[in-house]
Amino acid sequence: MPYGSDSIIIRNVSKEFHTRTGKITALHNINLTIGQGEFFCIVGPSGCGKTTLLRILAGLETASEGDVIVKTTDANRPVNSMVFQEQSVFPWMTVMENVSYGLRIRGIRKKLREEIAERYIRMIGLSKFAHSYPCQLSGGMKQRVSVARAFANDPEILLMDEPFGALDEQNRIILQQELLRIWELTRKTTVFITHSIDEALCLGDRVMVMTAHPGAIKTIIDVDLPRPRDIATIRTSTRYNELYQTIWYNLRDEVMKVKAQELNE
Ligand SMILES: Nc1ncnc2c1ncn2[C@@H]1O[C@H](COP(=O)(O)OP(=O)(O)OP(=O)(O)O)[C@@H](O)[C@H]1O
Repeated sequence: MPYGSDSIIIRNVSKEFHTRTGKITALHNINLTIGQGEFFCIVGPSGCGKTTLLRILAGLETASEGDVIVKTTDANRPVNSMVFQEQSVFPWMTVMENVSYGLRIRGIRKKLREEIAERYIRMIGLSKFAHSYPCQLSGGMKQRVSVARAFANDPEILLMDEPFGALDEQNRIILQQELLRIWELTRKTTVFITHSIDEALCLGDRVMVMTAHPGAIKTIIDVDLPRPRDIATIRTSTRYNELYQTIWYNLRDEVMKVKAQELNE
């Protein structure tokens, strides 16, 4: 794999939530190292703790046990940027203002932040809409703005929680290809949650399959498909189909466990 030293180290991480109805173990003893510049995908049945793990990486949630280290290379850069499934753009800001928001917060002067934002707006194909407001954009275009903003922030790591989950198929493919292109240029360490095995294979260097509740690591699969990847052609390769089956067999067992649990409740 082309990535270098470690970027994220997750050691013995467990997470329990205490609710009125009792204790929920969301994560159980996660041990994982993600390399600098790696594109790391996470799949798992619903409720297995994917979002909880991402929120711990983002510092939005604390682990009940264990620790997480995100290595930093520059004290002036934000540690992480997160892209959610729901579009999280500010409706009162233009595309340019949205994309450059993080840079403004960091005190970067206007000319430079507009130059940086312009570059990412061009990469996502929205130059004509740089001065439009989100209400003038489609759902897919708004999600593009979220992706551009995350990259423009130039964080140490990018955290993406099903960013294309709400999009129609055409928009999803276009955005996956755009994400791949930007990521190829920046090689930013990325942790990406998805429900789609196909998406994980098209994008990832490795795919982690999580067990059903409580979430633990079931297996981690190396995606040895060549880069740069073209989403349309990668799916036709024999290796893609082999990897797809391996991931699906691992995932299917876990999904069946969730179904069995639901029937017993
Ligand atoms: N703030 C919270 N308080 C109590 N329980 C929580 C909280 N957040 C998550 N959980 C529980 O922790 C478990 C893991 O939730 P999480 O959202 O991380 O799963 P997920 O794999 O991301 O699910 P999905 O694929 O459906 O988005 C679930 O049982 C969920 O109900």
